Amino acid sequence: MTGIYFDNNATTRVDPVVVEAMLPYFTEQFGNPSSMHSFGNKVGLAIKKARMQVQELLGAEHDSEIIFTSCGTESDSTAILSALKAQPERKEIITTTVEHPAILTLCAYLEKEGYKVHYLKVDGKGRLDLDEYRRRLTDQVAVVSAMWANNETGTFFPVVEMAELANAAGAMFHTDAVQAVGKVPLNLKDTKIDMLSVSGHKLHAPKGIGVLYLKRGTRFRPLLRGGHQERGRRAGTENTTSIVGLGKAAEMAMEAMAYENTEVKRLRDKLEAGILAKVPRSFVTGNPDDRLPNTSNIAFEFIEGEAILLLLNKFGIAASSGSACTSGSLEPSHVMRAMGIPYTAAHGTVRFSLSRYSTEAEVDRVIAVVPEIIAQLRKLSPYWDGDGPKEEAFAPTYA
Ligand SMILES: Cc1ncc(COP(=O)(O)O)c(C=O)c1O
Repeated sequence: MTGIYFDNNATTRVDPVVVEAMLPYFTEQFGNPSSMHSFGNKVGLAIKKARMQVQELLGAEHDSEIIFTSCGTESDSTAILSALKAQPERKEIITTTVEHPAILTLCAYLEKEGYKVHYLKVDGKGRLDLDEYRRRLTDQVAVVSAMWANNETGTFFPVVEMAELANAAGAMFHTDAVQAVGKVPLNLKDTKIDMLSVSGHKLHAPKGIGVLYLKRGTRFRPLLRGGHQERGRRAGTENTTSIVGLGKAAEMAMEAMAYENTEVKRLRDKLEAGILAKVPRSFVTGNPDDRLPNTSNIAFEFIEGEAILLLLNKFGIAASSGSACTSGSLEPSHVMRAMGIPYTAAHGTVRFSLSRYSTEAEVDRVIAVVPEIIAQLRKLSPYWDGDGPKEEAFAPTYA
């Protein structure tokens, strides 16, 4: 595929080195790691190595804290359902209004099952109110689940501090770190985080492989029961090739961490500054001072995000829109609504998410193309007149 791929928060390309590491496990190393013979043993050793590579990336204390799953969504579900089953006397959950559907859809289901779910609000920059959190953190709360970094804006939540508060209240703490893992250094052994979700395809490993980190000593109830794989915590024959791939990807992410936080961040900042300087009535959503180094979510007022994406696509540029009608309702994303972004801006948000493959030339090209596209679309916008918005364009913010 040619073109400019700035949609790395949706998924990443599998690194060729990762593919290379995986290949033998499709062919000559095909054994079942549960088998006693050498075919099985060799694969068992490869899984052990991958577990240690992931342990290193997460800064976990022990490799037994790493449970391989099928994806980030499975890790999220396993964590929350396990915490509820392990503490049946506690019937409340705390989460946030801006989580991924992997958490929010599960919580909506759990509400129907009789659990009380507290959804913490965010401010205009996507930040949580920790006082509200403290108020809701009673001895009824079984589990708190808050994402490490938001997938749309990249904004961080103070999960290390939140985990300490949860721990003091006797609640378990889970974080969906699907977007953060591989982009920011983690040191889980020094935190009170009990459970953490990882998704391989966000860090240049294949799709369909994930990890649930489970701190030693955390009470656990498996989602899948059956064989003894993953020490009985996740039954089912291991996805050996993808586990090997994720291990390699974790090792490479460790090596690229500094680059991600300097060079990728520099390119992201250049992209953002270049666009904002050339496009009137555009702004960054989320918290620009505390977010992932690769993510820029820009609102272009008075036009439609989908239209921008279509035109970008014509230029061979892939990005994504915060206004995607995921629920089929044509509503802007729940994250934009939660931040109270005015309707006329929330509809025109575009997320650019870079990776270590992104280049200066790509950034320059996008900076050149975006202002042209926006100007073209604003000519068609009923809310735009010449150089600026019409009076009637100013809609109220969300309640
Ligand atoms: C924050 C977050 N959580 C969970 C997921 C789901 O991960 P997976 O696709 O591996 O199920 C995603 C993927 O977009 C995500 O961005």
